[in-house]
Amino acid sequence: MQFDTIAAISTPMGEGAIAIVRISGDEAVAIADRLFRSPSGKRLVDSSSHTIHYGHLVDPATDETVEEIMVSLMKAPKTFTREDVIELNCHGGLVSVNRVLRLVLQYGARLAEPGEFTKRAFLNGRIDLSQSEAVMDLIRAKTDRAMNVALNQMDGKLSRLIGELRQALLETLAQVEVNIDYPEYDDVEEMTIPLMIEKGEWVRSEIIRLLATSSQGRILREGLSTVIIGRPNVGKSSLLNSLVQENKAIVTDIAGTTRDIIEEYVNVKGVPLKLVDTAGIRETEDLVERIGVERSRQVLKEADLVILLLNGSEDLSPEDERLLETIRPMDAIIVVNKTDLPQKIDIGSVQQLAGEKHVITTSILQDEGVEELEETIAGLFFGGDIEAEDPTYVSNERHIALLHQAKTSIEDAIQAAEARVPIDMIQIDITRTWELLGEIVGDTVQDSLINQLFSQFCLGK
Ligand SMILES: Nc1nc2c(c(=O)[nH]1)N(C=O)[C@@H](CNc1ccc(C(=O)N[C@@H](CCC(=O)O)C(=O)O)cc1)CN2
Ligand SMILES: Nc1nc2c(ncn2[C@@H]2O[C@H](COP(=O)(O)OP(=O)(O)OP(=O)(O)O)[C@@H](O)[C@H]2O)c(=O)[nH]1
Ligand SMILES: [Mg+2]
Repeated sequence: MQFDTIAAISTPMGEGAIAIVRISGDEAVAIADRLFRSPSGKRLVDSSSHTIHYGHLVDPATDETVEEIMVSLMKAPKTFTREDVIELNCHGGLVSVNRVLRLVLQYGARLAEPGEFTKRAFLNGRIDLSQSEAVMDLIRAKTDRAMNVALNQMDGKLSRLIGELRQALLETLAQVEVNIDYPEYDDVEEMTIPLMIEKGEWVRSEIIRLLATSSQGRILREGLSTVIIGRPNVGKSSLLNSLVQENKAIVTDIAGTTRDIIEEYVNVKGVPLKLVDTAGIRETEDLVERIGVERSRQVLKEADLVILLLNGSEDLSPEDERLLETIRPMDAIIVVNKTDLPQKIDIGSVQQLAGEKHVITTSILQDEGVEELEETIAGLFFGGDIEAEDPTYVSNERHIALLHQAKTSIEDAIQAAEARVPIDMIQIDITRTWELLGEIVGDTVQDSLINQLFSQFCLGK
C-alpha cells in the first residue's frame, strides 16, 4: 500500500474508563506484535483477522510492562481505513494512554493528523468525500434529526443520487458522440439536440429538488437562528431561561438589564435553535445600553426566526408598533407576555398589526403558554408537511454552493441547445455540470481542498 503507518488516541482525552490507541497501515500488525505479550505466548502476526486478544504491552528496550490491554486485530481490506488496523484498548488514564501512544510512535508509527483515518478510508475508496464530511457532521450533530441527516449521508444516500445524475450526463455525452461518429444519420443535430434538452431538464429538476431541502438541511445542521426582541422588561431573558431550562441570562425588574447579546443552543421539539437574547430596544441616553440596542438591531437582520415579546399588562406603545412594523417581512411569532397581571393590551389590534403571524399569550413567570410557543416553532419549521420518509437533505455549505453552480451550468446547456448553438459548445456545459457534481463526492476535486476539509476533523478520527 502507498501510505505509511499512522497512530493516534481515538477516544476523548482524560475521560472514560477505556481509551483506544488506533494504528493503521502496513506496519500496524508488526509494530503491535513487537510490543504485545500474551500470557499463552501467542503472536499477533500469527493470529487471524478480526480477533481480540488479552495481554500486556511491554517496552522491548527495557522489558518493562507499560499497560494491561486488549488488542483488536483487523486486517485489510475489511477495516475502517481498508488498511491493517490495530486498536489497543487501554485503561482510561491520561498518562497510561499517552505512554502507549509514545511507545507505538517510537516503534515505527507516525502520529496521525486530524481526520487522517477517515481520509485514508476516502483515499482507499471505502467512502467518498460527502460520506467523509458526514462522519464529521455526525460527531457534531446536536439533535436526533441532525444525526439522522448525517447517518443517511454517511450511508451514501446523497452520493448515490449525485452518481445517478452524473451517469445520466455521461450517457448523454456518449450518445452525442455516437450520433456525431455515425453520419448515416442525415441530421445529427435533429437527433442529438432533443436528447440533450430532455436529459438536461431532468438533471436540472433533480438539482432543484435537492436544493429545496437545503434550507431545512442547513438549519438541522447549524440551528435555527432565533432572536428574541422586545422593549425592556417584557420578559425576554425570562423566556430564554425558560426555553433552555436554566438561568443563563440575568433577570431583574430593572428595565435595561440585558446589555449584550446572549446565545444558547436548545433543542425545541426536534428543532435545533440558536437562541439569541437581546437588549431591550428603546431610545436611551445610556451609552452602554445604546450599544446593546444597536447590536439587537444588527442580529435581528440575520435571524431565521424572530420572537417579538409584548407586555400584556401595558398598552401597546409606539415602540411596540415600530417593532411590529420591522418584523413584517420576517418569519416571526408574537408573544404577549405577563397574562398573570391585569391585561391592558388589546389582543385584537395586536393580531391586526401581526397579519398572518402567530400570536401567543404567555405567563413565563407561571410557565403558561411556553409549551404552545414551542409547538408553534416546531410547526413553522417542519411546515406541517413532515414527509413520510426523510428526504435526502443537502446540509453542507460546500455541497449547496456546488449544486447552485451545477444548476447554472446545466441551464446554460439547455439554453444553448434550445438556441441551436454548435453541439460542441453544449458538450462543454454538460461536461462542466458533470465535473461540478463530481466535486461533491470528491471525484473531481483538488488535493488542497481535500487536505483542508480533513484538517477540520478532530484528532484520532
Ligand atoms: N473500536 C472502534 N469503534 C468504532 C469505529 C472504530 O474505528 N473503532 N468507527 C470508526 O469510525 C465507527 C465504526 N465504523 C466503521 C466503519 C466501517 C468499518 C469496516 O471495517 N468496514 C469494512 C468491512 C465491512 C464488513 O465487515 O462487511 C468495509 O466497509 O469494507 C469499520 C468501522 C464507530 N465505532
Ligand atoms: N408578572 C410577570 N412578570 C414577568 C413575567 N415574565 C417576566 N417577568 C418579570 O419581568 C421582569 C423583567 O424580566 P426580564 O426577563 O429581565 O426582561 P427583559 O425583557 O430581558 O428585560 P431587559 O433585559 O431589561 O430588556 C422580571 O422581574 C421578571 O421576573 C410574567 O409572565 N409575568
Ligand atoms: Mg434581558
